[in-house]
Amino acid sequence: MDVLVPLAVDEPKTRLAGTLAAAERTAFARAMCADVLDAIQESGHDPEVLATAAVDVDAPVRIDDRPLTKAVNAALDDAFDDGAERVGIVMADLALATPAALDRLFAAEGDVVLAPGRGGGTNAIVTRHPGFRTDYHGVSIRDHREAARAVGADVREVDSFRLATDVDESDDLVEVLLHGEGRAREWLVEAGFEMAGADRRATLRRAQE
Ligand SMILES: Nc1nc2c(ncn2[C@@H]2O[C@H](COP(=O)(O)OP(=O)(O)OP(=O)(O)O)[C@@H](O)[C@H]2O)c(=O)[nH]1
Ligand SMILES: C[C@H](OP(=O)(O)O)C(=O)O
Repeated sequence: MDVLVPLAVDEPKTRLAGTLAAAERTAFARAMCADVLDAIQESGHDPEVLATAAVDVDAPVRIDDRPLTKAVNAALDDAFDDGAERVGIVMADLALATPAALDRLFAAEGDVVLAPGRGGGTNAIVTRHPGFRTDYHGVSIRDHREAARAVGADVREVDSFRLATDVDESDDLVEVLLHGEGRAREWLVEAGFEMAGADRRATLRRAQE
């Protein structure tokens, strides 16, 4: 199955601006994307990065500088026009994604399979329904459930900590330090991040230069 991996190339991860400088956010976003691409490939599927601009990644790249929903829906139109039976969409900021977690998503039955993100987002989708289109941002999981039902699709959801954890805010970096297994975790460690205050809820600190 072809799996679209949307990637904002310029100015990614702006909600991490209090913790990471602009160049660091770009490097960290690329490390997360590389982990996601590896996990998709290891699960036996074919990632295609849906990027806002040219970017050097280990997968084919489709460039579309329109906003996220428009770009994803245009790629879905093309895929189903070309005869695809199903298409995946997996966000590039799922730093905890593993082949096993993705296998559960890819193996699930249903016309539209949704992997909710914490806080109301939609972190991954598999659609076998040629009429289903995405509507990202805001409480998109609710919008995607409704959009799927509106086209008569049988909707399923995957309950997965690893797929629900997209990395948006600095608290999410703690999850990457604790549970990450790839380049994103390595990048954070090399940048000096470590666990702090582990006697209560885990928090983060950065070693002084
Ligand atoms: N192709 C494409 N991908 C996008 C776009 N905006 C975000 N993405 C990707 O979609 C996924 C979810 O993105 P968000 O967390 O909403 O946005 P972000 O740019 O990563 O981070 P913020 O700037 O903090 O909102 C990530 O994989 C982004 O790289 C866009 O306009 N086009
Ligand atoms: C793209 C968006 O991601 P978030 O802004 O919730 O991380 C969503 O899942 O609808």
